[in-house]
Amino acid sequence: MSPTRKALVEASRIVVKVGSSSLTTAEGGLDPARLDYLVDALAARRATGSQVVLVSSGAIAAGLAPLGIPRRPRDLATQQAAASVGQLALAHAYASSFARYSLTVGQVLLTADDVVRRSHYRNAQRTFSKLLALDTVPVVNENDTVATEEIRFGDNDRLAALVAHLIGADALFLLSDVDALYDGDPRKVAARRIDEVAGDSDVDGVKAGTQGESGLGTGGMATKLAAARLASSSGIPVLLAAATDVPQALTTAEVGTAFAATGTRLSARRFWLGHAAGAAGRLWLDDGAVAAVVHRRRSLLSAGITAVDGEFDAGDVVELVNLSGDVVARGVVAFDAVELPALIGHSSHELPAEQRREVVHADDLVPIRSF
Ligand SMILES: Nc1ncnc2c1ncn2[C@@H]1O[C@H](COP(=O)(O)OP(=O)(O)O)[C@@H](O)[C@H]1O
Ligand SMILES: N[C@@H](CCC(=O)OP(=O)(O)O)C(=O)O
Repeated sequence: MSPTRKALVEASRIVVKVGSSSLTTAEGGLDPARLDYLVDALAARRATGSQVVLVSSGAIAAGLAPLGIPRRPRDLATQQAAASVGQLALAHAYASSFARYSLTVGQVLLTADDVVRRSHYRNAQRTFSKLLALDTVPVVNENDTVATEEIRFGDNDRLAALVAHLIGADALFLLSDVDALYDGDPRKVAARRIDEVAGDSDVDGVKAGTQGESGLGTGGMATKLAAARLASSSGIPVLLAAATDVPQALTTAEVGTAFAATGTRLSARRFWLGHAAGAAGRLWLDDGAVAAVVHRRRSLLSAGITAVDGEFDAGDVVELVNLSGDVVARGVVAFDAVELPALIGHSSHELPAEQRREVVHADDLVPIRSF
C-alpha cells in the first residue's frame, strides 16, 4: 500500500464530501438508498474510532421535486428557495439514516463570511470541536438560502478543503460520480486514469471539465482538482473516488486517485490568511520585491511597491501581485489605502521615522500559488 493510501486509512479525523449527483435518483430527487449506502460506510469508519465530518451537497437538488421544478434553476432566488426546502429534507434524511447506528448528526451551514472573517473562523472552529467532542457527526453545507452571489463559496469541493483545514483533519475524501481523476473527461474522450498524484507535475496536463454530466452539481472535476490540490499542498492527503466505492474508499483506500500531502500543514491563521480571508485591496510589486517576499520570505517594504488598488485600512488583508497581475502572496497590510501611495517607491531611510516600518511584515505574509 502506498504511504498516501496508508495515511488515508489511518487518519483519525476525516472530512468526506459528497456531491449532488451521488445522492439523487435519475429523476433528480433525493435517493434514500444511496444516502443509506453512504451512511453505512461512514458509520463503519466511525466504528473504527475515526471522527467523521460530512460535507454534503444536494440541498438544491432535493428541493426541486417538492417544488415541482423540473431541473436545476439558473436564477439565484429559485436556487435559494429550492435549497431552503431541500436542506430540511437532506438534514432529516441524514438524521434518520445515522439514527440506524445510534449516531447523532449536527447541521452546520456556512457562508464564505464564516471563514473570511478571522473572528468567525475561530467561532466555526470552536463549534466543530465541540460537536466532535460530543461524538456527533457534523453535516456541513453552504448556507445557500442566505448566500448571495458575492458571499458564496460557490462549490462544496472548496468548502470541504477549507473545512478539512479548519478542523485539523488528517484526510479528505472527495466522492463523486466518477471513479478517479483522468487526464481528460472520461465521458468524452479516451482518457488515462491517474492513480497517484505525488505533486503538481502529475496533474500538469490534466483537462478537468467544469460542469458535470448530471446537471445537478456545480463544479465538475475542475473544482475537485483545485480542492484536492489546496488540501494536499497544505499537508492533508486526499482521496478522490466514486461514491459507489465509498466502502472501499473508507476502509482500504485502494480505489480512486490518491493525492499525497505535499506542503507542510500551515497554522490555522496562515491557512486562513492564504486561502480563505477576503482581500480588501491589491499591492503591485516589482520583480525584486516578488523575489524577496516569495522566495526569501522577507517583509514587504515600500520601495518594492509600484501601485496600490482598493480601499483598505491598516490591519486588512490584501493581495500582493506581480507586474503581470498574478497573485503571489497575501498578507496583513500595516498602512491604510490613503497613507500608502505617498510612500511607495521610497526606501525606508527616505521616510519619516513614524512611517519607517514594513508595509506587510513577514509574519503576516503567506506566499501562494494559484489553484
Ligand atoms: N479530468 C477528469 N477526470 C474525471 N472526471 C472528469 C474530468 N473532467 C471532467 N470530468 C467529469 O466531472 C464529473 C464530476 O463532476 P460533478 O458532476 O460536478 O460531480 P459532483 O456532483 O460529484 O460534485 C464526472 O462525471 C466527469 O464526467
Ligand atoms: N450547496 C449546494 C451544492 C453546491 C455544490 O458544490 O454541488 P456539487 O457540485 O454537487 O458538490 C447544494 O446543497 O445544493
